[in-house]
This record gives sequence, structure tokens and C-alpha cells, in this order.
Amino acid sequence: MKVLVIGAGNMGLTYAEAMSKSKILKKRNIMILDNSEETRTRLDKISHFDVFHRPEDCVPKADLIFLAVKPYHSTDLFTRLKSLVFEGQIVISIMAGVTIQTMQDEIGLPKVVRAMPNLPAQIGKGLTSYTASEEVSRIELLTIEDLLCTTGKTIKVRNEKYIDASTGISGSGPAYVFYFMQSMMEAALQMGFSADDSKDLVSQTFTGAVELFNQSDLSPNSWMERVASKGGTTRAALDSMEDNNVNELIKEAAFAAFHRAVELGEE
Ligand SMILES: NC(=O)C1=CN([C@@H]2O[C@H](COP(=O)(O)OP(=O)(O)OC[C@H]3O[C@@H](n4cnc5c(N)ncnc54)[C@H](OP(=O)(O)O)[C@@H]3O)[C@@H](O)[C@H]2O)C=CC1
Ligand SMILES: O=C(O)[C@@H]1CCC=N1
Repeated sequence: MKVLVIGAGNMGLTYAEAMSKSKILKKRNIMILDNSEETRTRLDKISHFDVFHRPEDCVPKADLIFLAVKPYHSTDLFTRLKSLVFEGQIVISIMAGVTIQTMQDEIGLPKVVRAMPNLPAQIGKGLTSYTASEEVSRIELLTIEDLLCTTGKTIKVRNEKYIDASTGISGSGPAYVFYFMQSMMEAALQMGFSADDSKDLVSQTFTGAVELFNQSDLSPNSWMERVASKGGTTRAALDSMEDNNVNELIKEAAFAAFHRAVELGEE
């Protein structure tokens, strides 16, 4: 099976690398198509991919076409793909918002998988949600799930609404965590810690809290209660967050990303 990854940016290259390290595909069976000359020159030096800059040289050779360009580049790309694809090829898209129906209509292929990964895929700790058009067979979907699993965990969702929803939770989610980390590091700096110590204080706190959470069945609320003593420091912080409606604001932010994903699909 030959896979063509279109767009070798943050996510496309992550998937190309992960798939090439797995036993599912042989290295020379991964092709990369990218617009950027700088990216192609860099990838040519890595040598375990076949790198292309003209769709006509690689699209007809692919069994599976993995789309990893920004959503606003998709319309031009679909126009170029339409005359080059052939029946039986499968499209996997990780583009936010772009719907299966749009890809079926604009590329002209019925077999389409829509997936939403996240940035920790770069270190094999990603979460990818996915769903497929009914034309994709169960056996094809098993192979695709194996490919998506090369970057971490996967969950199969019922329909595309949940792809947009997971964009608001796991797809964009790493940025919410970084936002929280940034605020805590700024607070540590303001308290007088050095930049290095601020980084350690915050990153070890996040790592430790997530590991505690993962190693138990306790909810985040129960863990909060374990940290907070009555009348103590944590309660002062949690009360401050409640007074400022931080819980609602975080949910609002996640819904903003969800709604933006839906909007991107309508643009
Ligand atoms: N970043 C993230 O955390 C996540 C991103 N996604 C989705 O992944 C997709 C890619 O995002 P990301 O990797 O961050 O984007 P990047 O901008 O890092 O990478 C996209 C690459 O595609 C190239 N490109 C654009 N148009 C074409 C084309 N027609 N043919 C070939 N190559 C092309 C770009 O070149 P040039 O720079 O020259 O335009 C660039 O190198 C997006 O659709 C996004 O919604 C999903 C989940 C998480
Ligand atoms: O911000 C975005 O649109 C993409 C989708 C999820 C993460 N990054």
C-alpha cells in the first residue's frame, strides 16, 4: 500500500514519520507532496520519503491520500486532485471543519475518512478521533485505524458532529493547557522565581497531576478536594476561580472551538 501525505507541516510530517517507523508501511511507500521548497529540500535530506512538488507525479501512484493542509488551502487542492484521482483511492483528512460531503463532491472520491488528531501526536501521545463515509469497508477502516494509532490513541466516533466536538476538546485542547501553563509561569515569575525555576515548578506540577489522575479512577473534583485543606491556600485559589467563573469560561472556550470547526465546514 502506498500512502501520499499532502502537506508536510506540523501534523502531516508527524504522521509521515510515525507511519514510516511502524511496521504497517515500508519507508519507500510513503510519498510527501508539499508546496514549500524549503520543506522539500529539508525532507530530501532525510531520504526515507519520496518527496514531490507536482500532484500529477504522485497522486496517481497513491492508494491512500492523507490531507494535512490548512482548511483555507483545501479548495485549490481539491480542484487539482479531481482530475488525478481514480476509483478505489481512499482520502484521510485531518483538516479542521472540512466535511466528508465536501471532499466527496470536490475531489470526486466516495471513500473518505475524517480524523482529528492533536499535537502530542508528535511524541506518540496523540488522541485522534475519526469517522468514515459508508463507502469505506470495515477491512479498509481497520488498516486506517492502525495507521492513525501510530501517533497515539484513537477513538471512532459516530458521526462528524463528534469530529467537530473533539476538535474543541482534544484537537485544540493542548493550547488550553499551554495557556494555563503560561499563566502559572507568569505568576511564578512575578513571585520572584527565575525563568528556569518557574518552568520546573509549572511543568512538574502538570506532569505529576496528570499522572496521578491517570493512575486512579478519581474525578478531577475528587483530586481537587485532596489538595485543598479547609480554610487553606488551595481553597483560596479555587474560590478565586469560582468567583471569576473560570469553569464556565473554559467551557465557553471549548465550545468556541467546536463552533468554529462547524463554521469552517460551511465556508
Ligand atoms: N496543528 C495542530 O495542532 C493540528 C492541526 N490540525 C489540522 O491539520 C492541518 C495541517 O495543520 P498544520 O500541520 O498545523 O499546518 P502547517 O501549515 O504546519 O502545514 C501545512 C503544509 O501544507 C503545505 N501546503 C499548503 N497547500 C498545499 C498544497 N496545495 N499542496 C501541498 N502542500 C501544501 C504548506 O506549505 P506552505 O507553508 O508553503 O503553504 C505547509 O507546509 C490543518 O488542516 C489543521 O486543521 C488538526 C489537529 C491539530
Ligand atoms: O487551530 C486549528 O484550527 C487546528 C485544529 C485543531 C488544532 N489546530
